[in-house]
Amino acid sequence: MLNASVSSVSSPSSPSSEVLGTPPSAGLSSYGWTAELDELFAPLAEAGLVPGRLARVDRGQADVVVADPLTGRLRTVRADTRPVGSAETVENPCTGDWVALEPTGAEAPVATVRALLPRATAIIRKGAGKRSDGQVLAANVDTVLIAVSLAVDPDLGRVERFVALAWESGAQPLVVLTKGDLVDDAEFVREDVERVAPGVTVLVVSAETGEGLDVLRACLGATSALVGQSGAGKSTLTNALAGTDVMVVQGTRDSDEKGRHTTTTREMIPLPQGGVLIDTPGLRGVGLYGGEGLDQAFSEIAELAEQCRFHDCTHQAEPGCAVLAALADGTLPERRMDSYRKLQRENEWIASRADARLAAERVRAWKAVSKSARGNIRPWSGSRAPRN
Ligand SMILES: Nc1nc2c(ncn2[C@@H]2O[C@H](COP(=O)(O)OP(=O)(O)OP(=O)(O)O)[C@@H](O)[C@H]2O)c(=O)[nH]1
Ligand SMILES: [Zn+2]
Repeated sequence: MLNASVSSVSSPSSPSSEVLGTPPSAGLSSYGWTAELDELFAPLAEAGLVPGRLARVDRGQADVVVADPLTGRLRTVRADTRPVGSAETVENPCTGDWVALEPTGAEAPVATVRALLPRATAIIRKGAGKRSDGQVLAANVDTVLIAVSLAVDPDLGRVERFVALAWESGAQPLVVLTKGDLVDDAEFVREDVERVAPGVTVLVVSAETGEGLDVLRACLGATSALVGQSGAGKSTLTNALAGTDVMVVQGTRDSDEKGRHTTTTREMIPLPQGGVLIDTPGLRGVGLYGGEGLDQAFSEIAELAEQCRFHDCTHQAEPGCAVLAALADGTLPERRMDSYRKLQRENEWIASRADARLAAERVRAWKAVSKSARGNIRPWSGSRAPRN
């Protein structure tokens, strides 16, 4: 549950962006808007559409952060997302998506999302049940923060799963061990976790004492997303990073780590140092939705496999298998290999799903909208600042 007021997002950007005549998108740079996006958006801007970022989506409606055309100051508007809805669940609008918005005017009192920009990254997990649909947790994320509570012994298999999910998104994973104030041996646990997350920074923090928060802040990309189990301390950490109580935190029974589902919708929170943080609801489990992230999450196994005698070695019983040799001499722990195989098996049945196909579809749809924007969408006649 959130208590953040979505109707007033204060801009963390510098006052210089509030000069008259600033391009309408300029104020969005603190939300991660880039020169590349500006270029991509140009034809739509010409057609009178304005760029915005989805802060929250629910049932056909979204809160969209837009920059005021005159001052560049950010504000949140409510918009209809139905025109960009899709039969493919992963293609549906989601928190973090950049959109082209038809602003409200005399004829249309509610803003309308006309197009979704192609995503740079997306955190996708396998949907619930037997269906192979994916569920998008957040889009255009640079850093995936995996919150793991130190209140109980970390489940390394679960950490590996989240790390694979994060790599798969295209963003940089970072493991955040929360509630550091509750344990004395945080450093030992940190080293254990580090061993199962090659190439990933593992930090110990405490929202209670403030430990580790400065280091964490320094590691954040323009857009960060927090994922993790319910009760891992995501909302508390969000509040600590935001420097204000933007999320409601409810008491949890730490003994069994079940917590309660306190976060029911995702929300994008602007951070004081610039950039945004997306809090996602607590996940009981995450099914992977793709394969490439796995080899990054288990990079040492992928490296060993390159030294196997046969290129197509399955690491079962082949002679000259470097993976089996590492298992035999103990340099590769059995637990780690079992974990890798388990996740690999899980991924296999979704193998035919093509990320590339979906991404290409989105780019195609985007081009179609851009094209029609050039011809059909009449410029918005509202009080738009002249573009320079
Ligand atoms: N001692 C201590 N407790 C913490 C810390 N961070 C969070 N907690 C407690 O852990 C419990 C769960 O925290 P939340 O922030 O609600 O966890 P969450 O991950 O957002 O949970 P969901 O919203 O269900 O996903 C609360 O009772 C917090 O007070 C910390 O740094 N130290
Ligand atoms: Zn092998």
